[in-house]
Amino acid sequence: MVELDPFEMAIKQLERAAQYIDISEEALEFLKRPQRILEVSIPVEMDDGSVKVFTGFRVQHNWALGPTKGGIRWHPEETLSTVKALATWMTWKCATLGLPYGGGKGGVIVDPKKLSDREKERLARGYIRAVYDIISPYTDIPAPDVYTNPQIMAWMMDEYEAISRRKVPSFGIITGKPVIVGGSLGRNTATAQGAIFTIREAAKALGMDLKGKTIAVQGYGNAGYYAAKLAREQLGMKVVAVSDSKGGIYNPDGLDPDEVLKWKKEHGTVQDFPGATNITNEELLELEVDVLAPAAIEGVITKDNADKVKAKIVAEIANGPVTPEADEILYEKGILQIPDFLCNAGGVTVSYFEWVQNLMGYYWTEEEVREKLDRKMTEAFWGVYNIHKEKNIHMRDAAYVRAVSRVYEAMKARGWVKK
Ligand SMILES: NC(=O)C1=CN([C@@H]2O[C@H](COP(=O)(O)OP(=O)(O)OC[C@H]3O[C@@H](n4cnc5c(N)ncnc54)[C@H](O)[C@@H]3O)[C@@H](O)[C@H]2O)C=CC1
Ligand SMILES: O=C(O)CCC(=O)C(=O)O
Repeated sequence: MVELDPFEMAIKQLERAAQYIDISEEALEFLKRPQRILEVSIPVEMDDGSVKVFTGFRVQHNWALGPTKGGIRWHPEETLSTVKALATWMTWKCATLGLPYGGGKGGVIVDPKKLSDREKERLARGYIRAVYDIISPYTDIPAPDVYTNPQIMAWMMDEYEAISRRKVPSFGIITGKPVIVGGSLGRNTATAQGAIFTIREAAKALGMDLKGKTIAVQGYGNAGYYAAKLAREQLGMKVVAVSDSKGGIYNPDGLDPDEVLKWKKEHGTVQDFPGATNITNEELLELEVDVLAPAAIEGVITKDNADKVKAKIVAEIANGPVTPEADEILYEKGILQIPDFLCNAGGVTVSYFEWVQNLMGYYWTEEEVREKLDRKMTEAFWGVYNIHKEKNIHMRDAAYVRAVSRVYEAMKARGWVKK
């Protein structure tokens, strides 16, 4: 449970980090507010002939560095506050990685598990019709996030094209598309792959050999499953626990992520996986492991359980998994946190590569994408880590110093703020 409203949490993080940045009061005030917020009502014809009206949002937090960029979530508990927080974090994420983008995010209040494929398609198309006026390949470029996927991106792109009567480069209107309609190779695994690069670098910083070391991953969707798989395949780690919204599983001898995925597909959950013990999501966070990777939702490590975290590295693959109070507890315990907008930035980085390839009309191999991602993530990790060491501050504050300074410079260059 989140102790704070997510947007209040984002503002609190910004205010805490601001003490380490030479920034004017007026610029800070500007950064505390999204530049644009849109709330829409989306009527969708259901398969039984009735019409349901869904509420959707698109928030553009700050576009000083370029067009806004960020995913679209479909979640039954989506709120405007969550979307505002996620859009704000996208601004810092793009700035941390040096991408030519500002931050945006979208959301729809819906339980997609209760929709048929036809209903999902109508909702995806309805969302694009509703937000059409504020998105384009040059102003705001959406992508997938929780409970949305490449198929949904393809429907959205198709609707955008149908309205705009344009093809290339309108493929660049949305990223995370299936490869056959302009998606980038490597986007599917990008968030996890980026996180794996940062875990590899964090271990170097700590002088730790990851081979045979243990990892627990919370969440078994796009980010969590690939993180478990790549931790095992690329880092030689032992995946001892994973979970989904129904609960988790633990096996001290290690789990095979692909077998677990097969099981989840057949049974709807990772729970009851043969040879493993069922555990709760709360228990997973408190396991004796070397690396803990929350890869599900925000606000799972709080002041109530932070003291029980035993990992040496907390790799924040989810957005906002650790509250500000918990940050301080983990820092005092000497745990190295890889902050969310650094750790999970692989997704938007390959989305950027996808957009670049779309605008060029020329496509890279998976190996090229991976190498470019490695370079970006490694450079960003050490950029943040060095600030953390030089200023002797929390990794999250260090990431904020790097990101906010860049956005502030761009705002000054544009004349948005005078000092
Ligand atoms: N997919 C992407 O490119 C990116 C995703 N992220 C973040 O990573 C996190 C996961 O996103 P995806 O894997 O894309 O979503 P997804 O929709 O593919 O998977 C979400 C997973 O979380 C699990 N889950 C949901 N509620 C849970 C709960 N209360 N406790 C434990 N598990 C729960 C679900 O069962 C599912 O396994 C989110 O915070 C998202 O914002 C961040 C950057 C990029
Ligand atoms: O791929 C993108 O453009 C954005 C992904 C996203 O929403 C995120 O990084 O949280």
